[in-house]
Amino acid sequence: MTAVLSVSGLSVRAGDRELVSDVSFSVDAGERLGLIGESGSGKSLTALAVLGLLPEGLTASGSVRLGSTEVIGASDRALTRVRGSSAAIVFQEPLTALDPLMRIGSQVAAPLKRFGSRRGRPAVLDALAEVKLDDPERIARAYPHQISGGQRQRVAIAMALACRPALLIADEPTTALDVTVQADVLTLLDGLVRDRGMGLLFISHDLAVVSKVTDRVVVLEHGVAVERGVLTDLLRAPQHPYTRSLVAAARTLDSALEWS
Ligand SMILES: Nc1ncnc2c1ncn2[C@@H]1O[C@H](COP(=O)(O)OP(=O)(O)OP(=O)(O)O)[C@@H](O)[C@H]1O
Repeated sequence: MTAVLSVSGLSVRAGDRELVSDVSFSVDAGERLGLIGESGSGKSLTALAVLGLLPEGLTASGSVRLGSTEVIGASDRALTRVRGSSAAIVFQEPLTALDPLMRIGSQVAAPLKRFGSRRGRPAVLDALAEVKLDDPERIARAYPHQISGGQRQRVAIAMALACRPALLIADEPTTALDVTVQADVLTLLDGLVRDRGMGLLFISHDLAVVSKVTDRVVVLEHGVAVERGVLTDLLRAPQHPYTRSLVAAARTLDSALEWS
């Protein structure tokens, strides 16, 4: 199996502060890996480092390979080539991916065109239908503020998929949505990843959410990967105290919900 993403000894620093320390993991084609940890544990910085998108003032060391490209130290030109086709990202807040002043249809058309589709409007409608948006015609004509949060996240997913990425990175993609919409978006992601044989790096602070879409997880605490393994093993017998506290918290919530 070929790895679509291979991260080895990744560290991220802000001056002499180490925010991510010596993290390693890989994702094969068709595989789903969860990156879990509480707020501030370094999940988003890891995702940004994978795409060569760290903000000014932060530096990465170690190795990040997207397909056959080494991301750390790569030129902007090389990074532009791999972003989109080797890996695409969906963020927590879909509005970050959308221009408020442009109709949805034109926004979805842009990446489709950049990645070679010559089919114009029918391709846009197909892309919107593929993320199970009802009435793609209406959505294509709408501006971002005229559709719901769940619909916007589906549009952001359609845009990420337009480039046919080998790896999809989903950074807390359902955290901003309410619970029923969350479940629908997770089901959608699950199906799309399976149908396309993509790799998925799914980032969340929520073990219950991660357990719905991934098979393996890496647990991050203060920028350090403290535990990793098959999700079912980790839920049954967490080894690290931090993982134990995550599992216990998820179980408490679960039983409270069942009880109510
Ligand atoms: N641009 C920056 N400069 C300095 N420190 C930063 C910067 N961005 C993030 N950090 C710090 O790095 C650490 C990891 O941040 P990161 O955003 O990766 O956490 P996270 O696990 O994704 O959290 P959340 O779930 O809240 O998004 C935090 O302590 C954060 O304050």
